[in-house]
Amino acid sequence: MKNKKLQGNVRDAAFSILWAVENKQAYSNLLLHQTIQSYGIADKNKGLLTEITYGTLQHQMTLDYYLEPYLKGKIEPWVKILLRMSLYQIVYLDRIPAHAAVHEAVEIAKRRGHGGVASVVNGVLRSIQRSGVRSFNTISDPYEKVAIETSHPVWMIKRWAEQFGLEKTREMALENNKTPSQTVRVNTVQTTPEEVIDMLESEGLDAVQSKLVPECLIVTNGQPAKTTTFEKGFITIQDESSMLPAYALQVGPNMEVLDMCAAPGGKTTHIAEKMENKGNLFAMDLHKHKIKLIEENAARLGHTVIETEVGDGKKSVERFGTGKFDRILVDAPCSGLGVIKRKPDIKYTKKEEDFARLQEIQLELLNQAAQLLKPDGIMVYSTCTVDSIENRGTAEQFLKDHPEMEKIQVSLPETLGLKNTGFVQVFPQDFGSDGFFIAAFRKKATA
Ligand SMILES: C[S@@+](CC[C@H](N)C(=O)[O-])C[C@H]1O[C@@H](n2cnc3c(N)ncnc32)[C@H](O)[C@@H]1O
Repeated sequence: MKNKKLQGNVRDAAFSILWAVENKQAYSNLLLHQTIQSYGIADKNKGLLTEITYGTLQHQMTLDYYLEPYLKGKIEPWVKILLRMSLYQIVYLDRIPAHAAVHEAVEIAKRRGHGGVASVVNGVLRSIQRSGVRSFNTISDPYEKVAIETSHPVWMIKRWAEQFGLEKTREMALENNKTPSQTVRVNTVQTTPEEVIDMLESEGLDAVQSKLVPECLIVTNGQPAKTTTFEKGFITIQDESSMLPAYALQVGPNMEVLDMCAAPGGKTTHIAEKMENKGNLFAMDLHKHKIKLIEENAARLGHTVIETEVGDGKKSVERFGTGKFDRILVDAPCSGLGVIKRKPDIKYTKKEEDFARLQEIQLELLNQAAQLLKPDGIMVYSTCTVDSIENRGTAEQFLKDHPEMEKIQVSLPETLGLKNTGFVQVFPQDFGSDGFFIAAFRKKATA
Protein backbone atom coordinates (compact mmCIF):
# COMPACT_ATOMS: atom_id res chain seq x y z
CA MET A 1 0.00 0.00 0.00
CA LYS A 2 1.25 3.48 -0.84
CA ASN A 3 1.25 5.81 2.14
CA LYS A 4 -0.42 8.72 0.38
CA LYS A 5 -2.13 10.89 2.93
CA LEU A 6 -4.74 13.43 1.81
CA GLN A 7 -4.79 16.44 4.17
CA GLY A 8 -8.23 17.43 5.44
CA ASN A 9 -9.93 14.30 4.03
CA VAL A 10 -12.21 12.62 6.61
CA ARG A 11 -12.30 9.14 5.01
CA ASP A 12 -8.54 9.04 4.46
CA ALA A 13 -8.02 10.09 8.09
CA ALA A 14 -10.47 7.39 9.30
CA PHE A 15 -8.68 4.82 7.16
CA SER A 16 -5.28 5.73 8.63
CA ILE A 17 -6.62 5.36 12.21
CA LEU A 18 -8.25 2.00 11.48
CA TRP A 19 -5.05 0.77 9.81
CA ALA A 20 -2.95 1.74 12.85
CA VAL A 21 -5.42 0.18 15.32
CA GLU A 22 -5.27 -3.12 13.42
CA ASN A 23 -1.57 -3.21 12.65
CA LYS A 24 0.19 -1.28 15.39
CA GLN A 25 -2.14 -2.08 18.31
CA ALA A 26 -2.73 1.69 18.63
CA TYR A 27 -5.61 2.96 20.82
CA SER A 28 -8.37 4.50 18.71
CA ASN A 29 -9.25 7.26 21.22
CA LEU A 30 -5.65 8.53 21.47
CA LEU A 31 -5.08 8.22 17.74
CA LEU A 32 -8.26 10.10 16.92
CA HIS A 33 -6.99 13.24 18.66
CA GLN A 34 -3.56 13.00 17.01
CA THR A 35 -5.06 12.39 13.56
CA ILE A 36 -7.45 15.35 13.82
CA GLN A 37 -4.34 17.52 14.33
CA SER A 38 -2.05 15.89 11.76
CA TYR A 39 -4.73 15.83 9.02
CA GLY A 40 -5.97 19.33 9.87
CA ILE A 41 -9.58 18.07 10.10
CA ALA A 42 -12.06 20.98 10.16
CA ASP A 43 -14.29 21.37 13.25
CA LYS A 44 -17.43 20.63 11.23
CA ASN A 45 -15.98 17.26 10.10
CA LYS A 46 -14.70 15.97 13.46
CA GLY A 47 -18.04 14.35 14.31
CA LEU A 48 -18.13 12.41 11.04
CA LEU A 49 -14.52 11.24 11.50
CA THR A 50 -15.33 9.99 15.01
CA GLU A 51 -18.50 8.29 13.78
CA ILE A 52 -16.81 6.46 10.90
CA THR A 53 -13.81 5.39 13.00
CA TYR A 54 -15.70 4.20 16.08
CA GLY A 55 -18.64 2.86 14.08
CA THR A 56 -16.40 0.71 11.89
CA LEU A 57 -14.59 -0.66 14.96
CA GLN A 58 -17.84 -1.23 16.82
CA HIS A 59 -19.36 -3.23 13.96
CA GLN A 60 -16.17 -4.82 12.59
CA MET A 61 -17.18 -8.49 12.90
CA THR A 62 -20.66 -7.81 11.51
CA LEU A 63 -19.14 -5.95 8.57
CA ASP A 64 -16.73 -8.84 7.90
CA TYR A 65 -19.69 -11.22 7.95
CA TYR A 66 -21.48 -9.06 5.35
CA LEU A 67 -18.32 -8.82 3.19
CA GLU A 68 -17.32 -12.50 3.35
CA PRO A 69 -19.41 -13.85 0.42
CA TYR A 70 -17.93 -11.20 -1.89
CA LEU A 71 -14.28 -11.68 -1.00
CA LYS A 72 -13.22 -14.62 -3.11
CA GLY A 73 -9.49 -15.28 -3.04
CA LYS A 74 -6.76 -13.29 -1.35
CA ILE A 75 -7.38 -9.70 -0.42
CA GLU A 76 -4.79 -7.33 0.98
CA PRO A 77 -5.45 -6.34 4.62
CA TRP A 78 -5.62 -2.61 3.85
CA VAL A 79 -8.29 -3.19 1.18
CA LYS A 80 -10.38 -5.08 3.71
CA ILE A 81 -10.17 -2.13 6.13
CA LEU A 82 -11.22 0.25 3.35
CA LEU A 83 -14.17 -2.01 2.47
CA ARG A 84 -15.23 -2.26 6.12
CA MET A 85 -15.32 1.48 6.69
CA SER A 86 -17.10 2.15 3.40
CA LEU A 87 -19.69 -0.55 4.02
CA TYR A 88 -20.20 0.87 7.51
CA GLN A 89 -21.24 4.18 5.98
CA ILE A 90 -23.57 2.49 3.49
CA VAL A 91 -25.29 0.25 6.08
CA TYR A 92 -25.33 2.40 9.22
CA LEU A 93 -25.16 6.09 8.26
CA ASP A 94 -28.46 7.21 6.77
CA ARG A 95 -27.25 10.75 6.06
CA ILE A 96 -24.39 9.58 3.78
CA PRO A 97 -25.63 8.71 0.27
CA ALA A 98 -24.26 5.28 -0.72
CA HIS A 99 -22.81 6.63 -3.98
CA ALA A 100 -20.73 9.16 -2.01
CA ALA A 101 -19.29 6.42 0.24
CA VAL A 102 -18.45 4.27 -2.82
CA HIS A 103 -16.88 7.22 -4.66
CA GLU A 104 -14.64 8.11 -1.69
CA ALA A 105 -13.60 4.45 -1.28
CA VAL A 106 -12.64 4.21 -4.94
CA GLU A 107 -10.58 7.40 -4.71
CA ILE A 108 -8.66 6.10 -1.66
CA ALA A 109 -8.11 2.75 -3.40
CA LYS A 110 -6.65 4.52 -6.46
CA ARG A 111 -4.43 6.78 -4.38
CA ARG A 112 -3.14 4.11 -1.99
CA GLY A 113 -3.12 1.23 -4.47
CA HIS A 114 -3.92 1.25 -8.18
CA GLY A 115 -6.79 1.08 -10.69
CA GLY A 116 -7.22 -2.70 -10.28
CA VAL A 117 -7.83 -2.41 -6.54
CA ALA A 118 -10.21 0.48 -7.13
CA SER A 119 -12.33 -1.63 -9.46
CA VAL A 120 -12.48 -4.52 -6.90
CA VAL A 121 -13.60 -2.08 -4.19
CA ASN A 122 -16.19 -0.56 -6.50
CA GLY A 123 -17.48 -4.01 -7.54
CA VAL A 124 -17.82 -5.39 -3.99
CA LEU A 125 -19.56 -2.32 -2.59
CA ARG A 126 -21.98 -2.01 -5.50
CA SER A 127 -22.86 -5.73 -5.35
CA ILE A 128 -23.72 -5.54 -1.64
CA GLN A 129 -25.67 -2.36 -2.27
CA ARG A 130 -27.72 -4.18 -4.93
CA SER A 131 -28.38 -7.42 -3.06
CA GLY A 132 -28.58 -6.12 0.52
CA VAL A 133 -26.71 -7.54 3.51
CA ARG A 134 -27.16 -11.15 4.53
CA SER A 135 -29.27 -12.27 7.49
CA PHE A 136 -27.93 -13.67 10.79
CA ASN A 137 -30.59 -16.39 10.78
CA THR A 138 -28.34 -18.90 9.05
CA ILE A 139 -25.95 -18.91 12.03
CA SER A 140 -27.06 -21.91 14.10
CA ASP A 141 -24.80 -21.55 17.16
CA PRO A 142 -26.59 -19.13 19.53
CA TYR A 143 -23.34 -17.65 20.94
CA GLU A 144 -21.83 -17.14 17.51
CA LYS A 145 -25.05 -15.53 16.31
CA VAL A 146 -24.98 -12.90 19.09
CA ALA A 147 -21.23 -12.49 18.58
CA ILE A 148 -21.61 -11.71 14.85
CA GLU A 149 -24.78 -9.66 15.24
CA THR A 150 -23.22 -7.42 17.93
CA SER A 151 -19.58 -7.74 16.85
CA HIS A 152 -18.08 -9.13 20.07
CA PRO A 153 -15.67 -12.11 20.19
CA VAL A 154 -17.39 -15.46 20.75
CA TRP A 155 -15.36 -16.15 23.94
CA MET A 156 -16.59 -12.86 25.45
CA ILE A 157 -20.23 -13.62 24.63
CA LYS A 158 -19.90 -17.16 26.05
CA ARG A 159 -18.19 -15.88 29.21
CA TRP A 160 -20.90 -13.27 29.81
CA ALA A 161 -23.69 -15.72 28.94
CA GLU A 162 -22.37 -18.12 31.59
CA GLN A 163 -22.26 -15.28 34.12
CA PHE A 164 -25.42 -13.31 33.29
CA GLY A 165 -27.48 -15.34 30.76
CA LEU A 166 -27.56 -14.97 26.96
CA GLU A 167 -30.45 -12.48 26.82
CA LYS A 168 -28.78 -10.02 29.19
CA THR A 169 -25.52 -10.53 27.32
CA ARG A 170 -27.16 -9.63 24.00
CA GLU A 171 -28.73 -6.49 25.53
CA MET A 172 -25.33 -5.46 26.87
CA ALA A 173 -23.53 -6.15 23.59
CA LEU A 174 -26.12 -4.15 21.60
CA GLU A 175 -25.81 -1.27 24.09
CA ASN A 176 -22.02 -1.32 23.64
CA ASN A 177 -22.51 -0.32 20.00
CA LYS A 178 -24.41 2.86 20.84
CA THR A 179 -22.86 6.32 21.02
CA PRO A 180 -21.88 7.14 24.63
CA SER A 181 -23.56 10.12 26.25
CA GLN A 182 -21.44 13.09 27.29
CA THR A 183 -21.63 13.75 31.00
CA VAL A 184 -19.83 16.21 33.26
CA ARG A 185 -19.54 16.50 37.02
CA VAL A 186 -20.14 19.87 38.64
CA ASN A 187 -17.39 21.08 40.99
CA THR A 188 -19.68 21.56 43.99
CA VAL A 189 -16.94 23.33 45.97
CA GLN A 190 -17.16 26.23 43.49
CA THR A 191 -20.67 26.24 42.05
CA THR A 192 -24.04 24.51 41.57
CA PRO A 193 -25.57 22.43 38.75
CA GLU A 194 -28.04 25.23 37.94
CA GLU A 195 -25.26 27.79 37.57
CA VAL A 196 -23.21 25.46 35.36
CA ILE A 197 -26.21 24.81 33.09
CA ASP A 198 -26.48 28.60 32.61
CA MET A 199 -22.72 28.95 32.02
CA LEU A 200 -22.71 26.18 29.41
CA GLU A 201 -25.81 27.63 27.71
CA SER A 202 -24.13 31.01 27.46
CA GLU A 203 -21.27 29.23 25.63
CA GLY A 204 -23.73 27.65 23.18
CA LEU A 205 -24.00 24.15 24.75
CA ASP A 206 -27.15 22.35 25.90
CA ALA A 207 -27.07 20.54 29.24
CA VAL A 208 -29.62 19.01 31.60
CA GLN A 209 -29.25 17.74 35.15
CA SER A 210 -29.17 13.96 35.40
CA LYS A 211 -32.01 12.29 37.28
CA LEU A 212 -29.56 9.81 38.82
CA VAL A 213 -26.52 11.57 40.30
CA PRO A 214 -27.29 15.13 41.49
CA GLU A 215 -23.95 16.70 40.45
CA CYS A 216 -24.03 15.07 37.02
CA LEU A 217 -25.07 17.02 33.91
CA ILE A 218 -25.80 15.42 30.55
CA VAL A 219 -24.47 17.55 27.70
CA THR A 220 -26.59 17.01 24.62
CA ASN A 221 -24.87 19.41 22.27
CA GLY A 222 -21.31 20.78 22.02
CA GLN A 223 -17.89 19.86 23.41
CA PRO A 224 -17.68 20.61 27.14
CA ALA A 225 -13.88 20.08 27.26
CA LYS A 226 -13.49 23.09 24.95
CA THR A 227 -15.41 25.55 27.15
CA THR A 228 -14.34 28.33 29.52
CA THR A 229 -16.58 26.64 32.10
CA PHE A 230 -14.21 23.67 31.93
CA GLU A 231 -11.03 25.76 31.78
CA LYS A 232 -12.08 27.68 34.89
CA GLY A 233 -12.56 24.46 36.84
CA PHE A 234 -16.34 24.41 37.22
CA ILE A 235 -16.69 20.94 35.66
CA THR A 236 -14.89 17.61 35.15
CA ILE A 237 -15.59 15.33 32.20
CA GLN A 238 -16.66 12.05 33.77
CA ASP A 239 -18.99 9.15 33.10
CA GLU A 240 -21.95 8.93 35.46
CA SER A 241 -21.06 5.45 36.78
CA SER A 242 -17.60 6.75 37.74
CA MET A 243 -19.31 9.23 40.04
CA LEU A 244 -20.63 6.44 42.28
CA PRO A 245 -17.45 5.33 44.18
CA ALA A 246 -17.12 8.72 45.93
CA TYR A 247 -20.67 8.19 47.27
CA ALA A 248 -19.89 4.65 48.35
CA LEU A 249 -16.86 5.90 50.29
CA GLN A 250 -19.11 7.99 52.62
CA VAL A 251 -16.33 10.54 52.80
CA GLY A 252 -16.49 13.98 54.41
CA PRO A 253 -14.33 16.96 55.45
CA ASN A 254 -11.19 16.54 57.59
CA MET A 255 -10.69 12.83 56.97
CA GLU A 256 -7.43 11.01 56.11
CA VAL A 257 -8.09 9.47 52.71
CA LEU A 258 -6.11 7.39 50.21
CA ASP A 259 -6.98 6.95 46.54
CA MET A 260 -4.65 4.06 45.73
CA CYS A 261 -5.00 3.87 41.92
CA ALA A 262 -5.79 7.49 41.25
CA ALA A 263 -4.69 8.62 37.79
CA PRO A 264 -5.94 10.58 35.89
CA GLY A 265 -7.78 11.74 39.00
CA GLY A 266 -11.46 11.66 38.02
CA LYS A 267 -12.46 10.08 41.31
CA THR A 268 -9.74 11.80 43.39
CA THR A 269 -11.13 15.21 42.48
CA HIS A 270 -14.69 14.03 43.20
CA ILE A 271 -13.58 12.81 46.64
CA ALA A 272 -11.91 16.22 47.22
CA GLU A 273 -15.28 17.84 46.46
CA LYS A 274 -17.06 15.55 48.94
CA MET A 275 -14.37 16.53 51.50
CA GLU A 276 -15.18 20.21 50.76
CA ASN A 277 -11.47 20.52 50.06
CA LYS A 278 -10.63 19.98 53.77
CA GLY A 279 -8.47 17.20 55.25
CA ASN A 280 -5.75 15.02 53.66
CA LEU A 281 -6.22 13.18 50.40
CA PHE A 282 -3.32 11.12 49.03
CA ALA A 283 -3.55 10.27 45.35
CA MET A 284 -1.21 7.41 44.43
CA ASP A 285 -0.48 5.89 41.05
CA LEU A 286 2.19 3.58 39.69
CA HIS A 287 2.97 5.74 36.66
CA LYS A 288 4.79 9.05 36.96
CA HIS A 289 3.48 10.48 33.67
CA LYS A 290 -0.09 9.85 34.83
CA ILE A 291 0.47 11.62 38.16
CA LYS A 292 0.91 14.83 36.19
CA LEU A 293 -2.67 14.49 34.95
CA ILE A 294 -3.98 14.36 38.54
CA GLU A 295 -1.98 17.47 39.40
CA GLU A 296 -3.27 19.35 36.34
CA ASN A 297 -6.86 18.42 37.18
CA ALA A 298 -6.49 19.37 40.85
CA ALA A 299 -4.94 22.73 39.92
CA ARG A 300 -7.66 23.50 37.36
CA LEU A 301 -10.41 22.67 39.88
CA GLY A 302 -8.68 24.52 42.75
CA HIS A 303 -8.44 21.42 44.99
CA THR A 304 -5.61 22.02 47.46
CA VAL A 305 -6.43 18.97 49.60
CA ILE A 306 -4.81 16.54 47.14
CA GLU A 307 -1.23 15.31 47.61
CA THR A 308 0.07 13.14 44.78
CA GLU A 309 2.43 10.22 45.14
CA VAL A 310 4.14 8.02 42.54
CA GLY A 311 4.12 4.57 44.09
CA ASP A 312 3.13 0.94 43.90
CA GLY A 313 -0.08 0.28 45.78
CA LYS A 314 1.22 -3.24 46.39
CA LYS A 315 3.88 -1.69 48.64
CA SER A 316 1.81 1.06 50.22
CA VAL A 317 1.99 -0.36 53.78
CA GLU A 318 5.77 0.13 53.54
CA ARG A 319 5.12 3.73 52.60
CA PHE A 320 2.29 4.74 54.98
CA GLY A 321 2.33 2.20 57.84
CA THR A 322 -0.77 0.40 59.16
CA GLY A 323 -4.02 1.90 60.51
CA LYS A 324 -3.55 5.33 58.92
CA PHE A 325 -6.63 6.08 56.81
CA ASP A 326 -10.33 6.71 57.51
CA ARG A 327 -11.22 5.99 53.90
CA ILE A 328 -9.50 4.17 51.00
CA LEU A 329 -10.58 3.84 47.40
CA VAL A 330 -9.11 0.98 45.36
CA ASP A 331 -10.27 1.77 41.82
CA ALA A 332 -8.26 -1.13 40.53
CA PRO A 333 -6.72 -1.96 37.15
CA CYS A 334 -9.23 -4.23 35.39
CA SER A 335 -10.21 -5.68 32.01
CA GLY A 336 -12.29 -2.57 31.22
CA LEU A 337 -15.19 -4.48 29.65
CA GLY A 338 -17.63 -1.86 30.97
CA VAL A 339 -16.25 0.89 28.72
CA ILE A 340 -16.43 -0.84 25.33
CA LYS A 341 -18.85 1.86 24.14
CA ARG A 342 -16.05 4.45 24.53
CA LYS A 343 -13.15 2.18 23.50
CA PRO A 344 -14.47 -0.36 20.99
CA ASP A 345 -10.99 -1.76 20.25
CA ILE A 346 -11.04 -3.41 23.72
CA LYS A 347 -13.32 -6.06 22.22
CA TYR A 348 -10.62 -7.30 19.90
CA THR A 349 -7.49 -6.75 21.98
CA LYS A 350 -8.52 -8.36 25.30
CA LYS A 351 -7.62 -11.99 25.79
CA GLU A 352 -9.41 -14.35 28.12
CA GLU A 353 -6.10 -15.39 29.73
CA ASP A 354 -5.60 -11.78 31.02
CA PHE A 355 -8.31 -12.25 33.65
CA ALA A 356 -6.59 -14.50 36.23
CA ARG A 357 -3.55 -12.18 36.43
CA LEU A 358 -5.83 -9.17 36.98
CA GLN A 359 -7.53 -10.80 39.95
CA GLU A 360 -4.14 -11.47 41.54
CA ILE A 361 -3.20 -7.76 41.29
CA GLN A 362 -6.61 -6.65 42.57
CA LEU A 363 -6.31 -8.91 45.63
CA GLU A 364 -2.78 -7.69 46.39
CA LEU A 365 -3.96 -4.06 46.31
CA LEU A 366 -6.99 -4.82 48.50
CA ASN A 367 -4.79 -6.74 50.94
CA GLN A 368 -2.61 -3.64 51.40
CA ALA A 369 -5.64 -1.37 51.73
CA ALA A 370 -7.06 -3.55 54.54
CA GLN A 371 -3.87 -3.02 56.55
CA LEU A 372 -3.75 0.72 55.87
CA LEU A 373 -7.30 1.25 57.10
CA LYS A 374 -8.12 2.44 60.66
CA PRO A 375 -10.58 0.31 62.71
CA ASP A 376 -14.12 1.37 61.74
CA GLY A 377 -12.69 2.83 58.52
CA ILE A 378 -14.37 2.21 55.15
CA MET A 379 -12.77 1.05 51.91
CA VAL A 380 -14.32 0.78 48.48
CA TYR A 381 -13.30 -1.56 45.67
CA SER A 382 -14.41 -0.51 42.20
CA THR A 383 -13.77 -1.53 38.59
CA CYS A 384 -15.04 -0.39 35.21
CA THR A 385 -15.63 -3.94 34.08
CA VAL A 386 -18.47 -6.40 33.71
CA ASP A 387 -16.91 -9.67 34.77
CA SER A 388 -17.92 -11.76 37.78
CA ILE A 389 -14.43 -13.13 38.45
CA GLU A 390 -12.82 -9.69 38.74
CA ASN A 391 -15.81 -8.17 40.52
CA ARG A 392 -17.81 -10.40 42.85
CA GLY A 393 -15.05 -13.05 42.67
CA THR A 394 -12.32 -10.67 43.86
CA ALA A 395 -14.57 -9.06 46.51
CA GLU A 396 -15.63 -12.45 47.95
CA GLN A 397 -12.08 -13.80 47.98
CA PHE A 398 -10.95 -10.63 49.78
CA LEU A 399 -13.58 -11.17 52.48
CA LYS A 400 -12.46 -14.79 52.91
CA ASP A 401 -8.84 -13.69 53.31
CA HIS A 402 -9.72 -10.87 55.75
CA PRO A 403 -12.01 -11.86 58.63
CA GLU A 404 -11.33 -8.43 60.19
CA MET A 405 -13.30 -6.84 57.32
CA GLU A 406 -17.07 -6.86 56.81
CA LYS A 407 -19.12 -6.17 53.72
CA ILE A 408 -21.40 -3.12 54.07
CA GLN A 409 -24.23 -1.77 51.92
CA VAL A 410 -22.93 0.40 49.09
CA SER A 411 -24.09 3.94 49.80
CA LEU A 412 -25.48 5.45 46.57
CA PRO A 413 -27.70 8.39 45.57
CA GLU A 414 -31.30 7.29 46.28
CA THR A 415 -32.34 8.64 42.88
CA LEU A 416 -30.51 5.69 41.31
CA GLY A 417 -33.16 3.30 42.61
CA LEU A 418 -30.75 0.36 42.50
CA LYS A 419 -31.67 -2.67 44.56
CA ASN A 420 -28.70 -2.79 46.86
CA THR A 421 -27.67 -6.30 47.74
CA GLY A 422 -24.22 -5.49 49.08
CA PHE A 423 -22.24 -5.51 45.85
CA VAL A 424 -23.38 -3.28 43.00
CA GLN A 425 -22.93 -4.21 39.34
CA VAL A 426 -24.08 -1.49 36.95
CA PHE A 427 -24.58 -2.84 33.43
CA PRO A 428 -24.09 -0.48 30.44
CA GLN A 429 -27.76 -0.98 29.49
CA ASP A 430 -29.07 -0.04 32.98
CA PHE A 431 -28.63 3.74 32.64
CA GLY A 432 -26.69 4.14 29.38
CA SER A 433 -23.54 4.82 31.45
CA ASP A 434 -20.38 2.70 31.68
CA GLY A 435 -20.48 -0.80 33.15
CA PHE A 436 -19.17 -0.55 36.69
CA PHE A 437 -18.76 -2.56 39.90
CA ILE A 438 -18.64 -1.30 43.48
CA ALA A 439 -18.12 -3.11 46.78
CA ALA A 440 -17.75 -1.44 50.19
CA PHE A 441 -16.10 -2.88 53.31
CA ARG A 442 -15.71 -1.73 56.91
CA LYS A 443 -12.85 -2.75 59.18
CA LYS A 444 -14.43 -4.15 62.34
CA ALA A 445 -13.92 -1.75 65.27
CA THR A 446 -12.33 -4.56 67.29
CA ALA A 447 -9.76 -5.37 64.60
C1 LIG B 1 -8.97 2.29 36.59
S1 LIG B 1 -7.55 3.28 36.51
C2 LIG B 1 -7.88 4.50 37.71
C3 LIG B 1 -8.80 5.60 37.28
C4 LIG B 1 -8.89 6.70 38.31
N1 LIG B 1 -9.26 6.20 39.61
C5 LIG B 1 -9.87 7.79 37.91
O1 LIG B 1 -11.01 7.77 38.33
O2 LIG B 1 -9.46 8.70 37.18
C6 LIG B 1 -6.39 2.28 37.31
C7 LIG B 1 -5.09 3.00 37.62
O3 LIG B 1 -4.30 2.12 38.42
C8 LIG B 1 -2.95 2.39 38.17
N2 LIG B 1 -2.17 1.24 38.70
C9 LIG B 1 -1.96 0.04 38.14
N3 LIG B 1 -1.23 -0.74 38.96
C10 LIG B 1 -1.01 -0.01 40.08
C11 LIG B 1 -0.29 -0.25 41.29
N4 LIG B 1 0.32 -1.40 41.51
N5 LIG B 1 -0.23 0.74 42.21
C12 LIG B 1 -0.84 1.93 41.99
N6 LIG B 1 -1.51 2.21 40.86
C13 LIG B 1 -1.60 1.26 39.92
C14 LIG B 1 -2.90 2.60 36.67
O4 LIG B 1 -1.78 3.37 36.32
C15 LIG B 1 -4.23 3.35 36.43
O5 LIG B 1 -4.01 4.73 36.37
